[in-house]
Amino acid sequence: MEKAADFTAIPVLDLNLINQGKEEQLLDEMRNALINVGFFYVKNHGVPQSLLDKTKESAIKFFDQPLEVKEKFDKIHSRSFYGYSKQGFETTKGKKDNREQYDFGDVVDIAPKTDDPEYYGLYAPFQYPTDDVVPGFKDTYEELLRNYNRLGMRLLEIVAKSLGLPYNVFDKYFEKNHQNRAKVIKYPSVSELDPLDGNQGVGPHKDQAFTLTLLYQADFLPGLQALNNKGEWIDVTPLPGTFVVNIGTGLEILTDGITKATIHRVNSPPAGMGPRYSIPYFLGVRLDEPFKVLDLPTELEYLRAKIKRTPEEEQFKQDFLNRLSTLMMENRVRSHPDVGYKHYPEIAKRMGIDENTKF
Ligand SMILES: O=C(O)CCC(=O)C(=O)O
Ligand SMILES: [Fe+2]
Repeated sequence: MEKAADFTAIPVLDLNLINQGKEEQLLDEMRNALINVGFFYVKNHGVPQSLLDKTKESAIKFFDQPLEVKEKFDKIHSRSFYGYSKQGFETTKGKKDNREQYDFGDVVDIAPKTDDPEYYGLYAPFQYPTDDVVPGFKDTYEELLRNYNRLGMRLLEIVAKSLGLPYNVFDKYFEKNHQNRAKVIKYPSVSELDPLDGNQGVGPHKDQAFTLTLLYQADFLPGLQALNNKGEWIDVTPLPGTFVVNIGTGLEILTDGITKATIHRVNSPPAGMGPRYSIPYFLGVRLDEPFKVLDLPTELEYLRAKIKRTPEEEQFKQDFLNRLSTLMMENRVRSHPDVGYKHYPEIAKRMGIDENTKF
């Protein structure tokens, strides 16, 4: 897919414009961010700073525990791929990502039964760090999820209107059987890393199959960067009182490539600066229905003419529209082959993961 335009800064969208009677301005700014950048900051988002401070405090308390305590909550115990991943366990395109993380997701009212399709395992109940390890962790993070969810839905309404679509056009993607995934991440600074580890916090990637990612950068540290069309990395410097929002390939596909899923990465914090913490929330869509690309207004047709997809991107689009549940399951197994092999041996085997695979 064609890359985003040559932006040199990330726009800031102020949700207060609506109360000030300046909704049109907000919609124009949103449309520009969606089409030309793929990233924006959102301010006056309504999520209390005191809650965000508590999430950071709890994250520090958890990540500061000895490894043997953290490993009690390892993902390997979870059919839904939620839980702890230790530092350096994941890679992006074969290169080590220097981060540790805890994956968690929206509270849902689905208890997978034996006769449910296998992907229902992705909704299986999971374990948060217990109160004896970090008091209040679960309550704090569930409160954050509710806030993220409310804001995400509000942003999708603004996205829809900015593209000239009915405000509720995305509702059908969320009706039921839906759970958004999130994680809290610690990126150690390079002084805490082995020199051979390099300084990749997470390598260049798009947020696959999601619509929007909402991201809280909990420290005023550099690291997050977005790639523009000229191949320049543009800093997404933390701004007080904002979240960063970026577009995932799911929204790119639903809008037939008119909105941009921009490649981004995180560099490890420089020596002596201490660790960086962040909390992304990945707004997905329900997994149980085939989708169609949205009918977009004719004024946006000219943008569609520019779309070029590689064969892999075209295949991904077909999978997203026709077999999303399988795609999501395979994505999880690919990211965490040890968990996949333990809980879904047949799927793992189909993907070339077996008893000989080194995890
Ligand atoms: O930690 C960040 O700032 C970004 C993380 C990210 O891009 C991801 O996990 O997909
Ligand atoms: Fe990302």
